[in-house]
Amino acid sequence: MSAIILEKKGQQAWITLNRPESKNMLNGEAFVELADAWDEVRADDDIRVVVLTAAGEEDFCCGGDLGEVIPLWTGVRQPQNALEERLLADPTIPDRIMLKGEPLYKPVVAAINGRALGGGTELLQATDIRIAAEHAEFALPEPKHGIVPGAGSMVRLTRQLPWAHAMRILLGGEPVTAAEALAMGLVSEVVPLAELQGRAQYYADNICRQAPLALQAIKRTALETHTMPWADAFRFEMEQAAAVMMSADAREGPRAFREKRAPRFKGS
Ligand SMILES: C/C=C/C(=O)SCCNC(=O)CCNC(=O)[C@H](O)C(C)(C)COP(=O)(O)OP(=O)(O)OC[C@H]1O[C@@H](n2cnc3c(N)ncnc32)[C@H](O)[C@@H]1OP(=O)(O)O
Repeated sequence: MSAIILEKKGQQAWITLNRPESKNMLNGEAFVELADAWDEVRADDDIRVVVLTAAGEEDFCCGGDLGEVIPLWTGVRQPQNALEERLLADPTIPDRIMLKGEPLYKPVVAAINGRALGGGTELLQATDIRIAAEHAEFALPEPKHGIVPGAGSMVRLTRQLPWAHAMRILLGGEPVTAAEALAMGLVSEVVPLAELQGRAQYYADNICRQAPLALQAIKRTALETHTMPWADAFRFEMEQAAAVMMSADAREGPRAFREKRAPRFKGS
């Protein structure tokens, strides 16, 4: 069975971490398959939104596999199969699974069904709307294992959270609860586990009703202007706005409003 499942449902792609018996830890197979899954949804023009979730009811992702992947990178372990060989041979894979190398401007909804530790908490920082089950926990325990959360968190977390919250997670090592994560702004919403998939579906459906070029321009502008000087940032924003204004969807939206009907956005 695959470590990662990619299902396309109309305009939605659902990516599921699928090693629940191993706490959805990222082994070599999961790294390679997840990198490929992100590339596939980026390239597929029919896909407007991605939902990232995990199998089982206990763990979203307990991080990189400390018995397999980390020893591979520290040279303690030799690759055992073709996917591990590919992981070692291709240094872009760790960046690609965290959407660091090439960003994904399509909106990503995370449905966090349990513990998100190490790489699990790193992964969710690459997503946009984050819904957590009530029992979810979040931590970056890497320094306890002699390593750093270098899959994005040392850069992303202080940009996404106020300093003291980010540093509690980066330097604390201990898990924060879903309620604490909500109060910090690490997640968007906390729901009972039974409502998690439905809530993710709600957000994905809502995104699909909106103009895709507009949403991608919004996400791209938010991501890329984050550290720009104001003048450059506003210039970038205006370029994005102008490009969207030239689209057929920007004509369809006001026309549908006038005609009191749902817009039919084509992404062009
Ligand atoms: C690039 C990315 C880097 C990273 O992500 S670094 C890794 C970050 N993740 C962690 O540090 C999590 C480490 N694991 C734990 O803290 C605990 O485990 C849990 C809180 C997840 C679960 O605790 P409990 O319910 O008491 O179970 P248990 O007996 O500790 O674990 C069951 C089995 O799962 C293995 N395991 C758990 N996490 C990992 C991991 N990340 N890599 C490799 N194995 C892991 C354990 O060793 C053990 O195995 P056995 O039953 O054979 O002793």
